Amino acid sequence: MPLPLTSLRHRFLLALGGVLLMTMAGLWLIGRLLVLPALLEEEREVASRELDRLERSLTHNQQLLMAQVRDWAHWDDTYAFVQGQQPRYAQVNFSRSMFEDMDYQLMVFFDSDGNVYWVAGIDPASARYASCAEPRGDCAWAAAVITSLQQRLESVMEGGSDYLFVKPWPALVGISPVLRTDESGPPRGWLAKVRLLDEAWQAGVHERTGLPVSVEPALTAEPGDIHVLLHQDEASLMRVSRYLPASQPGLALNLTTQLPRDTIRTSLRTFRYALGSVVALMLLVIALVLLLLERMILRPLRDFTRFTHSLQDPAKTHSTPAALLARDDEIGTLAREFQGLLEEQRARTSSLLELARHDHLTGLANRRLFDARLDEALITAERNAGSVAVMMLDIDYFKPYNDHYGHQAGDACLVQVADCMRRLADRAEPGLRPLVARTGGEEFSLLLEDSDHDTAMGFAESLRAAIVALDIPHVASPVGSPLTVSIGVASATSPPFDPHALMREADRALYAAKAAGRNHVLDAAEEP
Ligand SMILES: Nc1nc2c(ncn2[C@@H]2O[C@H](COP(=O)(O)OP(=O)(O)OP(=O)(O)O)[C@@H](O)[C@H]2O)c(=O)[nH]1
Repeated sequence: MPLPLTSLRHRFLLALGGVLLMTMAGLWLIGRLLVLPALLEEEREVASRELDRLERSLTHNQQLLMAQVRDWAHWDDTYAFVQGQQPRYAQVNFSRSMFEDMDYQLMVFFDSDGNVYWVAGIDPASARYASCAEPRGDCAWAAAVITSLQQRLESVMEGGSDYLFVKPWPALVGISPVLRTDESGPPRGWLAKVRLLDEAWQAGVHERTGLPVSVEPALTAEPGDIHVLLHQDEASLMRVSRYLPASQPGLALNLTTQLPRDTIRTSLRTFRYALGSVVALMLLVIALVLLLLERMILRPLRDFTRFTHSLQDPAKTHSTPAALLARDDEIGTLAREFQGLLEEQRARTSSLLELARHDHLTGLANRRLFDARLDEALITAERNAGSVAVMMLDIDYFKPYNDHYGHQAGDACLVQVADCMRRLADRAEPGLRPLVARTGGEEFSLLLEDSDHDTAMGFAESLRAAIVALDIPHVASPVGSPLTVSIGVASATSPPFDPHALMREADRALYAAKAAGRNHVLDAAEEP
């Protein structure tokens, strides 16, 4: 079911939900675009430093090998050996245990022409030790690497040169010219030593540096590049490698290690925790804002709306809830303004009602009010088996009065007669409650509720006499001055009570009073 968006509460909920979603998306983007790249960059720097350490360890190893190569090459016995003067040299100095202890894979002696003079070592494939005068037979496995060594002999520097081989195996190589112990020459050949970068070497590096390491030949890639091979955020380890230039063209050594990702994982965990806390805090704030909105705005507005809605029922006279009027904020101001307008509106309505029910000249009830009150009185009388009397009063010869004294004086005369009747009505006994109305130009009607016929006749007679007693001069009247009135009286004593019939009766009696010479009160019941 769709949310009714006409409700402020739902609109606020939707708007604040939107704010929450946008904030979460913003934080997520900050994490993706700023925090994570910064952490990865930091991790890359750490990886680079660790690879530097490994590279330094490799270089140190190379220097160590080189020193050992020079030790052997700058030795009188070796000097004599490569010239064929030390027949027991190989037997005395070479043994499997020496190679294993020194961590050598291969030693090759070259004569001054670069030809192999002696070769000894352990075949990496079969692990068999051999010591031969040439790379054949038991030493045939060394032939391939010896060819590579021979290609470099000419470029070997005086103190010796080192090389990084990746073929046929990843290995460190040191080559030195053969000199006397005091390093005097001339050189009589070369000595080359090969140390494999095998598992034993890798274990040694691991022990020294605390970093697991592996090496592999690589064909492509720019030397020096760092490659982060495992890149997932969740991985606890990452493999990083660097390509080191090999001494063999077109080849490189891929130096790889594994690093724990504790720092980035901890940072990401902290960031996610912070993110979660922010979202939880926002949810709390939104809930609080909604609660405050509900209490401070929505609930008072609902009360206000309910109140304005109740005004549609005219039978009820509600007042603006006191709690709203007592508020000292904008809603309170609105409620007070509204209450002021409401009271003004009610006053205007009641004054309009007053105007609609009264005659503007005399202030007496008009025909509308008279008819309504007559209807009510008859209903009450019928219900209570009571009686109602009405009378019609007309000023005698008012046209000649107007013609003689003028219309303005006519108005004043009407007011004087009206006031006189009102005074008498006010003085009547409480049970009589006469209603005096101006129901025509110079015609008045009176209603006497709960009144018997004789009382009504008595009241009519006192009216007639009181008006004569006003002594309003009327020199133009055929019946003579002062001004007089004629009155017709009719009573409803038994059902059915018909207001029109009753008024017709009174009118008939009035007509009869006029006909009888005016200044008369006549009873409709006595008229034929
Ligand atoms: N000054 C004034 N005259 C009014 C008013 N309303 C009605 N009249 C006059 O009242 C007069 C009524 O005259 P008629 O109905 O002819 O009757 P009459 O002259 O009173 O004679 P009878 O009723 O037969 O005694 C008219 O001249 C009306 O103009 C009013 O509000 N002010």
